[in-house]
Amino acid sequence: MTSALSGLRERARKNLDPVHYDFFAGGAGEEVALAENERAFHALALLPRVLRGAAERDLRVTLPGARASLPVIVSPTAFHRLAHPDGELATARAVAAADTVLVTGVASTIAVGEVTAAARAVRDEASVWFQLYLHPEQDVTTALVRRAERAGCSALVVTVDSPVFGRRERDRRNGFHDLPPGLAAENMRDLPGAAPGKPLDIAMSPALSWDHLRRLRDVTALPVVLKGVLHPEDAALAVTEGVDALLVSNHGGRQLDAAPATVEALPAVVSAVAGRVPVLLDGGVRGGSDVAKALALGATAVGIGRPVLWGLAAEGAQGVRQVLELLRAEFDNVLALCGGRSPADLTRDLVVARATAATAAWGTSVGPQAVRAGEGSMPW
Ligand SMILES: Cc1cc2nc3c(=O)[nH]c(=O)nc-3n(C[C@H](O)[C@H](O)[C@H](O)COP(=O)(O)O)c2cc1C
Ligand SMILES: O=C(O)C(=O)c1ccccc1
Repeated sequence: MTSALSGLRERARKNLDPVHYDFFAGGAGEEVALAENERAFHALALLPRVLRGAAERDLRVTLPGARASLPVIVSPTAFHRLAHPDGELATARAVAAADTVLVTGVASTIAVGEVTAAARAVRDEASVWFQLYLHPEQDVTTALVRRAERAGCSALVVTVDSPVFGRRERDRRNGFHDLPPGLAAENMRDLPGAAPGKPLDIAMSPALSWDHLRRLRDVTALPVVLKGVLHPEDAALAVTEGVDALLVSNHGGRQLDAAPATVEALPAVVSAVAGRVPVLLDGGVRGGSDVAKALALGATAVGIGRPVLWGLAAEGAQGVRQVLELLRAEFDNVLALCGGRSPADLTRDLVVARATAATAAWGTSVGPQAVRAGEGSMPW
């Protein structure tokens, strides 16, 4: 992580209640998956190309129901009003100003209609996607979808890595179970089965199946992005089921702690999808070279979770904007240094495994091995 981003994180830590900092920062179990996401990016290197005459760069990418001015979008994270009084309104304004996609969701502390209105006040064409969990009761899912449609969201992000909630040791130790008075999951109000004035609990269910996803697709024409896919067989099934994009994610290490780093799971998913739908990734993206590595391995764009929360807690909308502009500048720099002019120039052969201490100690085989690794099977 560059010092600019770690500076924002430190300012966030100072501003936040330590219990809320832990909620944002923490992961499940021993926080192995959380750490692995970042480590795995560092374990990869980029092999730059030279003299390719790429004078001008264009960072734009096209996504389902959205265009983004850079291949970095904002993944859904819960409860932004714990980070800043303006909450998701501040996030929406900053993301719209940066001209990329905000994924807002069921765990927002501002209702989705207000979030999209805040984004549109900054940019008419601002893209906002809505994240939800499939509810075992179809009428609850349908009501959430209608709410997102009415608000003008242009895609649904269905999170499928949460049949149950991950075991977060920090939250357990801190006794963090409920939002403070005055804050609520605003999108869960007035749903079928909710008591007047009281939001419904966000449901997670291990009973969900592809049938539930089919039922969702029966009630909406919005594109569907499936979030939390790691197994290549699930990726293939999802494409067969007609999803419009996949988001390779381990929920920022907050669900299955034994899950692989997302950038390590990405190549097999990309291969199973075989270009039929865009593949996105989130988890551990902290700088422009992480973005470039994920794109070179076949992602169309990446999402960021915690960096946005650090920016928001440090200085509201301005801080979120800083994070996005930092990533834009870093990614543009890395793309140029790799001889690329657009995200499509970041091809698979540019990514190699860094030599491990062991192979480095064995000496000469390191160079050629690293180059060969880019051509065929996965280097790790
Ligand atoms: C505090 C926090 C809350 C989150 N809430 C949600 C959520 O409500 N829905 C969801 O699909 N993912 C949620 N996520 C996961 C993010 O969408 C994303 O997958 C993850 O944060 C990416 O990893 P990163 O934080 O390393 O960038 C949350 C993550 C964090 C850190
Ligand atoms: O904390 C999370 O990771 C998360 O996904 C979530 C979902 C619903 C409510 C609160 C948090």
